[in-house]
Amino acid sequence: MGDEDWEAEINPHMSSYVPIFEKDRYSSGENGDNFNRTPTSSSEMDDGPSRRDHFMKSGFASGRNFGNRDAGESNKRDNTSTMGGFGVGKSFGNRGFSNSKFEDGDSSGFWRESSNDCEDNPTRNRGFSKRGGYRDGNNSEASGTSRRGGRGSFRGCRGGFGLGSPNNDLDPGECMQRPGGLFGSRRPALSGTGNGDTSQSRSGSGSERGGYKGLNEEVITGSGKNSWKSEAEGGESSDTQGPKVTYIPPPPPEDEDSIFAHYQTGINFDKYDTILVEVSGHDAPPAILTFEEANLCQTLNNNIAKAGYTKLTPVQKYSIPIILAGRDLMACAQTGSGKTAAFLLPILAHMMHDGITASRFKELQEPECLIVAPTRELVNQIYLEARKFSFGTCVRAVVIYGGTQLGHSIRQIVQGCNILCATPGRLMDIIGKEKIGLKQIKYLVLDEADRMLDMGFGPEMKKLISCPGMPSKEQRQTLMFSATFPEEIQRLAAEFLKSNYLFVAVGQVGGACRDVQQTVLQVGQFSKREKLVEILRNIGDERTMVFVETKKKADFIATFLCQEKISTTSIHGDREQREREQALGDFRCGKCPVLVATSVAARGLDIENVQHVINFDLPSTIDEYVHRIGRTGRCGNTGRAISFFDLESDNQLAQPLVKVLTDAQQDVPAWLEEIAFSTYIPGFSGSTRGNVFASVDTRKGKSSLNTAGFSSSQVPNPVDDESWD
Ligand SMILES: Nc1ncnc2c1ncn2[C@@H]1O[C@H](COP(=O)(O)OP(=O)(O)OP(=O)(O)O)[C@@H](O)[C@H]1O
Repeated sequence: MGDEDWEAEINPHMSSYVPIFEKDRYSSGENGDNFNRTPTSSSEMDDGPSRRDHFMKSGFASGRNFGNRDAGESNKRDNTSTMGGFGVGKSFGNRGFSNSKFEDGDSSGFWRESSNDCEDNPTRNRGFSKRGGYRDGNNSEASGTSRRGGRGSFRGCRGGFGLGSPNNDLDPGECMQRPGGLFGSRRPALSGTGNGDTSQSRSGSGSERGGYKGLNEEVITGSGKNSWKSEAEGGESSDTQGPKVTYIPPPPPEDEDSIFAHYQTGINFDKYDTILVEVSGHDAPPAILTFEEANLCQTLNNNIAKAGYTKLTPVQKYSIPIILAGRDLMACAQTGSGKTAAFLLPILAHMMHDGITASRFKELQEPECLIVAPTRELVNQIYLEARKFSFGTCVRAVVIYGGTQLGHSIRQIVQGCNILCATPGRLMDIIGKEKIGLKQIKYLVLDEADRMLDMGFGPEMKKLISCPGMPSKEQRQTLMFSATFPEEIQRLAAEFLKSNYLFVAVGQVGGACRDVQQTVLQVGQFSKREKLVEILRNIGDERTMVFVETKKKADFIATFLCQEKISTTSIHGDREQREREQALGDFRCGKCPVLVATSVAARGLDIENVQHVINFDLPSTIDEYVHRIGRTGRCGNTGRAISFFDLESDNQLAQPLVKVLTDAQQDVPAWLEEIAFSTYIPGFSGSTRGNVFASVDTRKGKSSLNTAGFSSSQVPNPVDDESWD
């Protein structure tokens, strides 16, 4: 099938039946691509309506000509559409301006571009846009010129952090101001549009789009996928290069109910108690069994209660006393098992105990605690947790991240800052601007620590710890948390930690959460979309994250799903920060139950009720797989993960995948096992069944049983970069 055929296939010929999607209808048969295709009754077909209704309500119904909305209509910006993940009032297609440019385009551009196409490549600004737009979501309209509607627009429901904030209400006429941007991200730079945010677009510049750059959260320049460049060095929001990023994220809600909003622990929460925990290193303090034993101050206890926490998770039982004892820590625990509170609570307890000085306005702030994480959405989430647990205290948490106005970050900081949650790029920028001094840092936390220390962020983290003023490792407490901890990274981490650090392994390092039911289906590249639609139709309105390999594919698949009338939004590094936050908000609030994402959303995000994760494309490393599927099955809730295994491209993942499935007591398809046995991967030992701690503290000597170690030895490749970018 040629590239063009992909394009033609954007309207797959969906079968007239809806297959039943049930666990027991999978099998691990030869081909693995074995969804039961039993034709359903018409009532089963009507099952889709929840989605369809949703769709209709959202103003996406046929009859509403999205492709040809006039500017006036766009300007009304009604909030009815749930397609808003693709930009508030933005079009999907050629958006009315520069029509000829788009219409003349070759619509197969998307597939022709290489997946590791660098951001600066101007052709990328065109590829997707050239496809033309949707007219009304009617399949028959979606090919050839008929798809080239005018100002087609999937209109966005509001969302993001701080729903309802004035900042969420975009200027009237935003649609007008964003005519060029498919998903709002790749529009040509417009001048004088009046909306400051528009200037975020920097056509042809490596710093455009306010998105993730390369592997990391911030700016990658030139050819080096790991050549991170801080904003201070002329990156994203440098004052010296290009138009400024002007997006100011809406403030999160201030009311107590919102601050303490939480979801319920699941039926398997108590099963956490049965997970084996190993602590290595000398003189580890004993674990605590209850929050009371932590002897926290009353305010903290109140906040813990208001957050709905009644019982400690294993990582909290072990980590809290270790941190309270002042020890450095590397902790590895399964996704969704409460690592954030495991470091925040004891740090706050220390701060309260030491008598923190109330924040006050100062040009140079010197926080006591610095928390660094790889993605903007994740640092924001950590910040919200810090704000929750410090509620009613004089501890002030601040969050700063790229893709937002630098001045806004500075304003947040100068008002006072005890706990700073930051992405590396923005952090280095602010340090460079002398708004943050590091002298008072007592706690340095690397969340998703393996990511923070790998080739992408490692150099920056090294820079950070050698910044003037940063206390030496002997003088500060350094804490590292992740669900995966490859051995190589553990060794690198030693440079950041005191030699007597403690290592906590809850269950298997790098193991998948057992509350996630994992299914691997053999699906070839050209059948994936059909299979995806089939699955999503059966899932109905349950929240689902679909992971794909590249940013462009995220756009493509999201567009395709919208066209299939499946309410979808997307998040990836080419989207502007405003759009990313809106997409996440739309997904969180259920307005768009499907979120198509690159690996940028694989780690840390804690979204209520994500019931399914679909790996449309498998990642290149098993650690990445573990993080991705960990977006579901959190905090004792159950979830399901379905992965499309393509024999053409995924064989190298077969061995570690079999191990992860086996360790998590999942069914392993026979065909997958066969591939695993027939695929030789140097350095990988698959004979790990039954081993409880597949990876251990590297100070104990090299373990050959390390799934995480397997993956980590593979340096991220350019395709990974694309995903993170
Ligand atoms: N002791 C607890 N009781 C109830 N809920 C908890 C407890 N600890 C954490 N949670 C909740 O569990 C969810 C997952 O926590 P968190 O995001 O910290 O997981 P994590 O281990 O960091 O996951 P990941 O590896 O994906 O980053 C959050 O909603 C959090 O509020």
